[in-house]
Amino acid sequence: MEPGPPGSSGPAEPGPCLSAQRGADHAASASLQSAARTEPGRHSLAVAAVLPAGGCGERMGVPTPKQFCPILERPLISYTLQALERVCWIKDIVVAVTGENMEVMKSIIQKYQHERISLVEAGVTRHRSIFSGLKALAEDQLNSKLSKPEVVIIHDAVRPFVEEDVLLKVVTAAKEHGCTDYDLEFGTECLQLALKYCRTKAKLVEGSPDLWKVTYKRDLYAAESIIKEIISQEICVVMDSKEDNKHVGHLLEEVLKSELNHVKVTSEALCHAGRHLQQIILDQCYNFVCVNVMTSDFQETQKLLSMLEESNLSILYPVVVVSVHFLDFKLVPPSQKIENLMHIKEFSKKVKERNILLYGLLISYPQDEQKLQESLRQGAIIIASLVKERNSGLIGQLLIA
Ligand SMILES: Nc1ccn([C@@H]2O[C@H](COP(=O)(O)OP(=O)(O)OP(=O)(O)O)[C@@H](O)[C@H]2O)c(=O)n1
Ligand SMILES: O=P(O)(O)OC[C@@H](O)[C@@H](O)[C@@H](O)CO
Repeated sequence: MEPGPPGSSGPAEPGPCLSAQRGADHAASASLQSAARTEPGRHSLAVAAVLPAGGCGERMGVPTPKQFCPILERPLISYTLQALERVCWIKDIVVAVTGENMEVMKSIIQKYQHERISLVEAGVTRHRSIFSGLKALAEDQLNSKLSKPEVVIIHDAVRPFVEEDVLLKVVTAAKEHGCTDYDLEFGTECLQLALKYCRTKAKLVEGSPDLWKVTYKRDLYAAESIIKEIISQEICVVMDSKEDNKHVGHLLEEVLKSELNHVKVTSEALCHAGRHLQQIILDQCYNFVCVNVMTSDFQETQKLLSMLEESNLSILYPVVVVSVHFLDFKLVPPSQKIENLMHIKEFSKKVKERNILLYGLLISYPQDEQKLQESLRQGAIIIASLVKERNSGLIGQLLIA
């Protein structure tokens, strides 16, 4: 946390906001927003953030600077930007990147539709990069779109899991508190510099375990696992309104519920212009199972894919769609249907371009109730692993339960 430049003006409130949110974090963020709403004695405050992102990530040991390393095919820095962007009371986000990475950064901002971002040239050390960001916020340029803040949050571009509550605590403390000897004794080098050169007092605020920094290669794997877990919390079973489909769809829903204890499993019909389904997509469910009974065509799955493509849900995270086909292998030998099902390869290639991972799953649909339960269980296990792993190498494959 650093002091903002003098002469700040213009209201920006840490607190309630109604802007649309993207990402899997909307529920947590909504509760934080309501906490902020009820917080007593809150002041209007102009807040900006500076993200130092000019390092080369030597300890990571790969040629790409770690802030640009992909996690689920999206650069790490985009997750950090998303985390700050969803905090609507942060008015401007200034990112310091090296000249050679300026174009890469611009294309990331464009591709992932980041907003309120300004770029400045990084310096040779982290502190110089931060200084460069602060200067941009302090400058009085006629055509500058940046407004002068009272408080500036300094946040490493390689700490992707920062939450709104800790930012609110830090900003509030920066506004309200001075510094104690204790804070300085146990503070970081940033605090000491702030006191030494700006005579600005600092206050330490307890962070959360999520604030860790991606430093080594193993941290990238950890970050990927955390992100996968966040987006695998809900699966929606989609079926059409035919009685047989609904019956089998609900059976699958029940088995998924019992196999996946911590996952919310919902079901929705694909008919009636799919109003409820639209809502589920808007609420950022990233996993769908499309139920087809005794058919090997993809009409229903294609309807679902079109809805997903129109929604832009997959801009930030890969969306998993499993096209499930229940076939009675005794009545209909799989070979008869397989030719049609092979089209899944083409569909999956096409939708992969939109970050949708499409898989096929054949579930045996025997007359015997007990055998059906067993194949449903097998199917649920496969679905669970597809959702959990999000393996793009397996798209377009027909798996058999
Ligand atoms: N000249 C620099 C050096 C670092 N940073 C940024 O400061 C943050 C924290 O620094 P650190 O983890 O040390 O990053 P690197 O310097 O890239 O890593 P390493 O020390 O392993 O080279 C990172 O977001 C990094 O991009 C920066 O903006 N400008
Ligand atoms: O180089 P290290 O990984 O030890 O730590 C870097 C941190 O000190 C730095 O990123 C700031 O957060 C601290 O003010």
